[in-house]
Amino acid sequence: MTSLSSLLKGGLLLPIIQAEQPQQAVAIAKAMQQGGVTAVEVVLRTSAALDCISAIRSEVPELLTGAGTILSAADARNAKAAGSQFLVSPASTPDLLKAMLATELALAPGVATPSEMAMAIEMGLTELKFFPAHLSGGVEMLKALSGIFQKVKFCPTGGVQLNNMAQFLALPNVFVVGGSWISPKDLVQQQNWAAITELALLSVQQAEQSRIQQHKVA
Ligand SMILES: O=C(O)C(=O)C[C@H](O)[C@H](O)COP(=O)(O)O
Repeated sequence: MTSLSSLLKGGLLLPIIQAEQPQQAVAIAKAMQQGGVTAVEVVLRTSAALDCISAIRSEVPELLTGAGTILSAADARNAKAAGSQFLVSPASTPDLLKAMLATELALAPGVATPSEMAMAIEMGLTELKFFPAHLSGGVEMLKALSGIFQKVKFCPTGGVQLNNMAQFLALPNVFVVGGSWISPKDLVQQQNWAAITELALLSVQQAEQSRIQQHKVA
């Protein structure tokens, strides 16, 4: 199984796309890509989500495209059939993890507690989503976990934004950050793709800067 971090090839951002129809998803994806984003997570929270994944794969093929909000075995299978290159879930149960592993796609299952982390590690998973990151203890919790789960790398999502993403990315046990801040609902409704590109540019710059700071400290 390929890991999500190897697919990301150093990309530090995993913005969410939530779209009502495929052409809207493609417009958001293109706007993000123009701002330097290299990977996106299309959340399965609208009836068009699977079609949105297929449309992005065919119209913006250079963008790494995965599915989020995977909550069942059927979600995992359907997301793979639609062309998802990786899967992300907000939660982890043994059955959900087995179903996600059966797709043989790269995975970042969602965990928030040490017990959920231990369960995921038992199933061979060491790249995990920390969700909801801010409400589950944020940067301080990730620091506390680093000594215990030394092989785990996290993708914090939930409450990650432009003003705190650098703090998350400065942690050695964080490989990427995710969230909705690059495509806020109002900008999508206004079809303000230029503003989404601008937010992407700012976010990519900040992300790269935070990694430079981390290397200086290390
Ligand atoms: O459902 C999933 O698989 C997810 O990836 C959850 C999202 O990452 C968060 O819902 C983003 O939260 P906000 O950035 O605070 O809007």
